[in-house]
Amino acid sequence: MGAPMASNLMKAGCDITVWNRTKSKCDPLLSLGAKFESSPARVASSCDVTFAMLADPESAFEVACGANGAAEGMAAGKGYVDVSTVDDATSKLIGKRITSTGASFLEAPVSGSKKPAEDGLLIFLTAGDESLYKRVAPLLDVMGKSRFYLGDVGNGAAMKLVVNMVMGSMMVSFAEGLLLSEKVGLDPNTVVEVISQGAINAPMFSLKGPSMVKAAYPTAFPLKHQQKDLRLALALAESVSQPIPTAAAANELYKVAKSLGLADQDFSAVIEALKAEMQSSQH
Ligand SMILES: NC(=O)C1=CN([C@@H]2O[C@H](COP(=O)(O)OP(=O)(O)OC[C@H]3O[C@@H](n4cnc5c(N)ncnc54)[C@H](OP(=O)(O)O)[C@@H]3O)[C@@H](O)[C@H]2O)C=CC1
Ligand SMILES: O=CCCC(=O)O
Repeated sequence: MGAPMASNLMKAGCDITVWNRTKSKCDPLLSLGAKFESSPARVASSCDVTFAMLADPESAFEVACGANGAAEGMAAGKGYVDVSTVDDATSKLIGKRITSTGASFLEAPVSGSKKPAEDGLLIFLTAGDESLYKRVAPLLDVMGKSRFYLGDVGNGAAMKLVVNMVMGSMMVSFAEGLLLSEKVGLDPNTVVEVISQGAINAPMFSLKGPSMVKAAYPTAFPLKHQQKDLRLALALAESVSQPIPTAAAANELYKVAKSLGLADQDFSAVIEALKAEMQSSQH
């Protein structure tokens, strides 16, 4: 996600400096003219605004607050925008460390996957420093089609987890429908078409349904990240004593899919976990 977002900023004329743990993944950006720095701290000290796009709470914290992390290069007047999907507690910890340097902090997780990232059509769910939000709004508009400012740090993270909780459960329900249709002798491709014309139409079904029917799962949103988001949504729900039984059941299936070696496939591969459960219930 970080690479296409940075690429769009470059195409819009921004002067970009990048860092990634695996340096070779920066090569396409370097060939477009981006500069490379050897640590998040050095990126932060050489840039006015630093965007971070990391896998999970642990890596987002490490890159912001660990040794040679971005916080070490932060100072008054600079801004740090974390666009990773993390929980509200981690976001608050990162925000506290960044603002202790005098810099400003904005959390801004995104809705929208690989293709919207490439096309500059992401949806930003921001919270934190409002003046930094206004300052980076033109950059968000290069990378996205809309942006929400949701108030205090934690609200952007929570909004993102709610949206992905719904998405993860929807995908499981869709997978169940495809398999059930096949079992009763229907063509699952027709199910995809019927759904696409009715009230439960969602781009996700039309986009992923045809390849799911062929048992192909080209990665847009890695399954391991969908399971991470369900895990974080469950913790969020527990923190306010809110039951989310459907999401809890969906989470179990993503965990099974991970154990089947599907962590890096698209999250639509969760259908394979259902197939595995079907097989084991037949024995
Ligand atoms: N893919 C999607 O459709 C969407 C993803 N998201 C969220 O965006 C974030 C990134 O997703 P995506 O780009 O798909 O994920 P990837 O798994 O492709 O990329 C994860 C990034 O995090 C880095 N990373 C992981 N662990 C560490 C670590 N310990 N220290 C330093 N860097 C680390 C990776 O570095 P390295 O290259 O070295 O492995 C890589 O740059 C996630 O939070 C995800 O939930 C949000 C919306 C859509
Ligand atoms: O976090 C990933 C979201 C994927 C999407 O919104 O399509």
